[in-house]
Amino acid sequence: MIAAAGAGLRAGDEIPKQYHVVAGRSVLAWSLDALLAVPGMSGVMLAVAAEDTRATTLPAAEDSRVHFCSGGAERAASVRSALRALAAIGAGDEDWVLVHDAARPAVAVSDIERLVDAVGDEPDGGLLACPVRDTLKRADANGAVAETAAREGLWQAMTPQLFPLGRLRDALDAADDRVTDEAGAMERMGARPILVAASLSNIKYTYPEDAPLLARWMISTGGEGA
Ligand SMILES: Nc1ccn([C@@H]2O[C@H](COP(=O)(O)OP(=O)(O)OP(=O)(O)O)[C@@H](O)[C@H]2O)c(=O)n1
Ligand SMILES: C[C@](O)(CO)[C@H](O)COP(=O)(O)O
Repeated sequence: MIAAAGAGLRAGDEIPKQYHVVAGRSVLAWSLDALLAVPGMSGVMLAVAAEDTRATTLPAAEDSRVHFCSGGAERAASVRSALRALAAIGAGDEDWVLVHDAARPAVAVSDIERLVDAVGDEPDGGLLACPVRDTLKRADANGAVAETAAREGLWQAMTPQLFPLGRLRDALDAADDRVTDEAGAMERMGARPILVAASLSNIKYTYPEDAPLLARWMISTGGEGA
């Protein structure tokens, strides 16, 4: 499923960032095509805002594997809504669900395939992520360095994140809407999702300055990430 119901406030513009055009196509079109290109992908549920009139005009919306549902006020609520919509069209608790941000259009299909291979049948699931590579500083209230934080073992969580549908639904139902990713909800249930290293190109479009970076990735790789 793809979480595409956000307002994109930090990226600016009155059009939500998933519809900003990067390297000739909308951010959501790139993300959707990446998921549809994963071998064995049986369907993609797009969680979009109730007032969204653009999603159904995407070229890939013609693909019979693409479905739509209404998202919620927070990302977690949008994912929960998509899981219920998947169940309503026949997905079972044992089926595996990849949860992806619309805002990560440069994900490499090969990274998603490595995630699927690494998780295998492990019910705790896994996620794409990137090891922290810079020295970390904790700031004090004045914006000065309070301390250098240990970075050993720290990773930046990305998407897709892969879990069995039933376990993920139960974990999200037990978590509140402030949980920022699926792995976080699973961790609260005692799961230990596998971290699978992904290309840095899988950045999230969050701020305006991310758009030209993403455009370079898309142009240099033809939308295939790194
Ligand atoms: N209620 C929400 C909020 C976010 N998302 C999706 O979750 C992904 C990651 O969230 P984020 O980058 O925080 O997106 P926005 O909430 O749109 O951004 P902002 O916080 O700047 O408004 C995006 O693809 C976004 O569309 C969603 O489906 N439903
Ligand atoms: C899920 C996520 O992409 C992992 O990095 C991210 O947490 C979503 O964005 P948010 O700004 O934290 O809601």
